[in-house]
Amino acid sequence: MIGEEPGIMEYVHLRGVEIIQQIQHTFRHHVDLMQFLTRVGDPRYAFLIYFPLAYCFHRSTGTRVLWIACLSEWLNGVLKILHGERPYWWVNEVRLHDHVVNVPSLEQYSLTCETGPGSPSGHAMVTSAVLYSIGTSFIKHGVKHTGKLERSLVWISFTIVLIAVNISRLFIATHFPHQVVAGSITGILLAEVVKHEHTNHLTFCHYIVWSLLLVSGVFLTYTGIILLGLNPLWSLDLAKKWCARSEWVHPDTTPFFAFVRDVSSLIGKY
Ligand SMILES: O=P(O)(O)OC[C@H]1O[C@@H](O)[C@H](O)[C@@H](O)[C@@H]1O
Repeated sequence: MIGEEPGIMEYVHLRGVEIIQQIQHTFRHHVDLMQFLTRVGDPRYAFLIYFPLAYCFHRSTGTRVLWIACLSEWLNGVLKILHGERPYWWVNEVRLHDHVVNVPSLEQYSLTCETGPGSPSGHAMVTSAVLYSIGTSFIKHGVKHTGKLERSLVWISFTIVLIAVNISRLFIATHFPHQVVAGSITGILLAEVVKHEHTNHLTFCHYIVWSLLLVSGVFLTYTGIILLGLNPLWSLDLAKKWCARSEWVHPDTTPFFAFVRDVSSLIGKY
């Protein structure tokens, strides 16, 4: 993969690694905080925590959070299956195969060794989509007369959390900067598209049809990759090869595992 990349991507990756190294140096005394922030943005918590919480407070917001979490992670998985290096393995691969010696070394942590491809960032995408959706909902239904101050507070909080999650992903060297930016923007765009409250009027049939569509999309992508003669699990091999500790490689971080969880949550919700 590395050898086939155009020069521009190598340049982007090299500049990205320098930024990551700087972030690792700046926050070197805050490893626990960084790992906590990366957990805050983990898409699995959109299903385990944010959806049920939002559902308790406001049914239609909760339902929309579930749909947005599911659609954004599905889109993220399909977008990323084919490509996307991760810094923690890229620095080693580029040294080994391209003999580039001036690549900075990166620290690894217990949450670094994600096994799926890196582009775009799923944490950034699901966090931005879910929080944007909760934010717009709060402005609409949260308090009786939402003024300028409340709206500003909502969007300032949204921005702070999103930036913090993105920095934590860079700090643990699991994403390049352009991947978290791409994920954040795509998440917001998706939340804008699913902003209207159509999800409240969906019937059991809709849930089944959508779940089948999502599963078919994954199946077609997976089959397409194999037909193209590529290995759909190429990133898992790289994760196993370059992760500093084998116990840090968790197969439940693959896009395929996430698809199963997302679609089952959707059907289970009904
Ligand atoms: O692209 P990212 O941010 O590394 O996220 C990939 C995966 O990271 C895993 O940790 C999550 O459990 C998955 O739900 C997610 O899809």
